Amino acid sequence: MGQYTAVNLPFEHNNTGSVMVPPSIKLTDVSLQYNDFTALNNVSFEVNAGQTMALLGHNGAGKSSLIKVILGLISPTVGKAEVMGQSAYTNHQQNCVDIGYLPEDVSFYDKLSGREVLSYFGALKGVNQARIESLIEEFGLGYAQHRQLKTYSKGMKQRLGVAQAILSEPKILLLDEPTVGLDPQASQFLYGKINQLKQSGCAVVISTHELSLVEAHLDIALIMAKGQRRALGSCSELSKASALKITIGFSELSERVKTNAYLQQFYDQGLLQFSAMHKADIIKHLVTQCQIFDFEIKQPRLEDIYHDLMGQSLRSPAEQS
Ligand SMILES: Nc1ncnc2c1ncn2[C@@H]1O[C@H](COP(=O)(O)OP(=O)(O)OP(=O)(O)O)[C@@H](O)[C@H]1O
Repeated sequence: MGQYTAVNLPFEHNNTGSVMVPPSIKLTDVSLQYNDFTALNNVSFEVNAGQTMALLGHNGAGKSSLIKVILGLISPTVGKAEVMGQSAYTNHQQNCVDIGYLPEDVSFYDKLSGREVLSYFGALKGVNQARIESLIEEFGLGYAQHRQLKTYSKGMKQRLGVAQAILSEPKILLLDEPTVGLDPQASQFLYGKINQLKQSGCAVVISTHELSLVEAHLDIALIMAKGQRRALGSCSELSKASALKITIGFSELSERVKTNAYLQQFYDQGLLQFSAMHKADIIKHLVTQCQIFDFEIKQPRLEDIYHDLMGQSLRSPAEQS
């Protein structure tokens, strides 16, 4: 990887004269063959600046392959992969757009110290020493910075890998299973860092199986199954697409709920249960007609939505084919 070069990226002007910024990541009808095996089948999506997309799917669904296509490490067999409006493959060759990347199973040369690893990547990306030092401290690696990596625990190596990925404050950040091996505090810290990068316009893709961790931080989720796009959207859009119900519970159930002509149809065992399309009307009835203000709304969790949209709970990839 060489130093990143300044180039004119293909930003267009619309007819009002304002600049149209292309999506940070855009895949159009991408298919990928490994010999005769189809790893990706007609996948399209966009991630804009300042957005986080969670990449979800079963083992072997094609998530890591998708990340490699965005990085330009592999060219799609069919379709187009673009970063900031230009071919991902060309970007990989010319290093025009700085992309931070944490691979699955990150590993570095284990005779180097943590500090040497960050200094090496820092030199490639033109990052100053102060940034390296502050990341070493923030990621809790100060005490071990001069030790060889062979003495690091799995979680310490993972922290170093994440620090390496965000070192240059990239405009695109691709994280493959970033929270594997991280303790809960380190995971929260990582998501805090990702949110800071988002504020500065970074587009983030996180491939993960830890749905409860990513749920609060994603803007959109792409659910993959057997190399295909199964669903794409925000949590509330995915919830609407699923058959799952929203529920409303009460600290003290009032007769006014049970006897309300409209609410009765949704009432079951002390709860109101309904699909997303009824939510606004139900809340309106509770507040304006029943004068009830003390209730708790429970949206389906991402994990439940995922299982519902996948149409099964836990089956192995072999069983799914
Ligand atoms: N270089 C390769 N040659 C042949 N097949 C490959 C290659 N890389 C990946 N595959 C296959 O492509 C499919 C998708 O693999 P990929 O690593 O993208 O899945 P994934 O969704 O990241 O899985 P996991 O959650 O287990 O990491 C798998 O069936 C895998 O065996």
